[in-house]
Amino acid sequence: MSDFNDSEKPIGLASDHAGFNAKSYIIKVLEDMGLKYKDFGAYSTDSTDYTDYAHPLALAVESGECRFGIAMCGTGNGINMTLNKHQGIRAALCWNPEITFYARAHNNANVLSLPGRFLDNDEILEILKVFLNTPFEGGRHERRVNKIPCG
Ligand SMILES: O=C(CO)[C@H](O)[C@H](O)COP(=O)(O)O
Repeated sequence: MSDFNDSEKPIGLASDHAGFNAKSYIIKVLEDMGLKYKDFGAYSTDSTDYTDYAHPLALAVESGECRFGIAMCGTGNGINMTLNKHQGIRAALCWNPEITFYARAHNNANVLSLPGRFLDNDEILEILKVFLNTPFEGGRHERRVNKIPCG
């Protein structure tokens, strides 16, 4: 299982064509911050299917290969739905810093999902900074998070 704060491990990235530009911006930000990442695709704006990149990212976070993930498609919903089919994934669709804060503090989200077609770079940067810097509060939230997996 992944350790969110283990900076020796890469941050996993995934998008479809509609999230490619947002992912490219995030790669630049992570490089500027000196953070390791692994990009699971897509690698262009050519039309493709978010599922093909979401599943490899989810497996990498579940296995601990990546410490957490950042994923985006046009609305964020398709890639978020796909990621959350994996038992060890808590992917949170976030569109502003406040939602993002609670995704980490209350939900211990291990994937940040973004609506690439609905955020500009300044908004993405603010969301990313909150996601990176907000610890899980634990306590009552840990009890609830532990009850999320089914089957
Ligand atoms: O947001 C998405 C899924 O939730 C996809 O990015 C979106 O549906 C892609 O649309 P199109 O094929 O028309 O570019």
